[in-house]
Amino acid sequence: MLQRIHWCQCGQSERKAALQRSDIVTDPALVDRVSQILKQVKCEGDVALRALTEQYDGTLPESWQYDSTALSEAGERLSAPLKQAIDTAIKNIRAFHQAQALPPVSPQIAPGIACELRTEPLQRVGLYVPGGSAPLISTVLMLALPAQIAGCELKVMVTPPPVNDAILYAAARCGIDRLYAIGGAQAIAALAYGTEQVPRVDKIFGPGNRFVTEAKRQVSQQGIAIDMPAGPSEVLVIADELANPEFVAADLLSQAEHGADSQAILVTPSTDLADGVDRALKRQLATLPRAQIANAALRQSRTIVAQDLPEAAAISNAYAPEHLIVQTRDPRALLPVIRSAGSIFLGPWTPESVGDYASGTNHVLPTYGAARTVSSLSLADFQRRFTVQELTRGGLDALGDTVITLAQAEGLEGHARAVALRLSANREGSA
Ligand SMILES: NC(=O)c1ccc[n+]([C@@H]2O[C@H](COP(=O)([O-])OP(=O)(O)OC[C@H]3O[C@@H](n4cnc5c(N)ncnc54)[C@H](O)[C@@H]3O)[C@@H](O)[C@H]2O)c1
Ligand SMILES: N[C@H](CO)Cc1c[nH]c[nH+]1
Ligand SMILES: [Zn+2]
Repeated sequence: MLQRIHWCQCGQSERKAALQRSDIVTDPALVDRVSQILKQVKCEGDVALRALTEQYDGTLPESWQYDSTALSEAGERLSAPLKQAIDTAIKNIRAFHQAQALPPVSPQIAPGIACELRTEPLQRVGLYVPGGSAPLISTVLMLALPAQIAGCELKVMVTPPPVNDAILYAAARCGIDRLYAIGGAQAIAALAYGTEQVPRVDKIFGPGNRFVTEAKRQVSQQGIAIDMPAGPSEVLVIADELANPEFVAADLLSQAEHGADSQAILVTPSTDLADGVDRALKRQLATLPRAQIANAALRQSRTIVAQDLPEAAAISNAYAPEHLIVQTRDPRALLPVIRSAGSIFLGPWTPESVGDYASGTNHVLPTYGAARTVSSLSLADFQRRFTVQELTRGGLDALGDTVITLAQAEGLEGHARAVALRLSANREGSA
């Protein structure tokens, strides 16, 4: 079912190929198309938004803008169980993100020297919620809740039309100020440059397909802040012979069903487990509504047979998956050697789906191997940190000579003088 690779039999180039995923930056047609869309929106504003929406998403609805009053009305049309599920997810995600608020940092450095690290919310944030192949209600929560907890003044959400009531309800519950029914690269352009109707924002957040992710990459080179490259979903499962093949197959399929460009990788030292997972995949695919999409994703997925679990961990580190699931005898034992993964799910009772929806962690995660250096979305992404300091006369008197010595060692006499003249004034004053 999954293409199988035996790691120990592979040369350097085969190993590299086994861990390859599609890369947006290496597709010149994508780069060109997105660049044209950005230019079109920059020059023509809302006229371009209407034309591009018609081209890619169908007609732009008459009411493509929702203010907070329009958002709050959507709840009346939603079923009670769905509202309840959204509310439970909100409670857990809010709890995890509220706990990330840092206490003020103001250590006593030395007598008369006060240094502080302060944070303040970003003011205007743009939040992209994917909607091309499935309306990602959960992404509304993952973006809007940390923005709300941080205290961002203006929270603008965009998502492709048609926008369903659950998205609107979730947006209202998380304090979204305005929502626009636009998607793709054109929505990113609207947030980056502003149009007659859509306000320009300071930073753009959110996952999306290759068009969205490439648009974020391009606007980030034009001075607009973005969160991270959060493209097509990826999962890597490390499993040993004790893992339940049905669970492993279900976890692989849960990410494969996101899109034909998703990737699901199994790394295992057990060929018996790999055989069992293949059989389970076949069985489960037969009844999966999105089997066609999942099948396409599985065609660019694989099983890698490793010698042992340390080698499996090393393979995972080299791939740097968005999601890593560990289903082994002692999953926590592997944690210290995991170097790069966006989010880690330990044990048989932690399907990746719980993190996607409701356990509390954020599902906006780095893809394309960016997990090597980029973190999962958190409260800090919606804040700006800055330092404050104040020295007393005595504090400067004590530190001044150190600064003068260092400044002169760098050949920066101006810096040294800014201190020296105060020391003289201070010492003359006290003489
Ligand atoms: N990494 C993460 O944190 C994370 C989280 C959630 C979802 N995702 C991923 O987000 C993606 C969502 O993708 P999606 O397609 O469902 O929704 P999307 O909203 O990202 O993209 C849909 C938009 O793409 C544009 N588009 C489609 N075809 C186009 C074309 N040929 N030319 C120009 N523009 C075009 C359209 O304007 C459409 O509105 C999935 O791959 C999913 O795996 C990732
Ligand atoms: N797995 C996705 C992140 O790659 C997030 C998601 C939303 N809904 C379902 N799944
Ligand atoms: Zn998912």
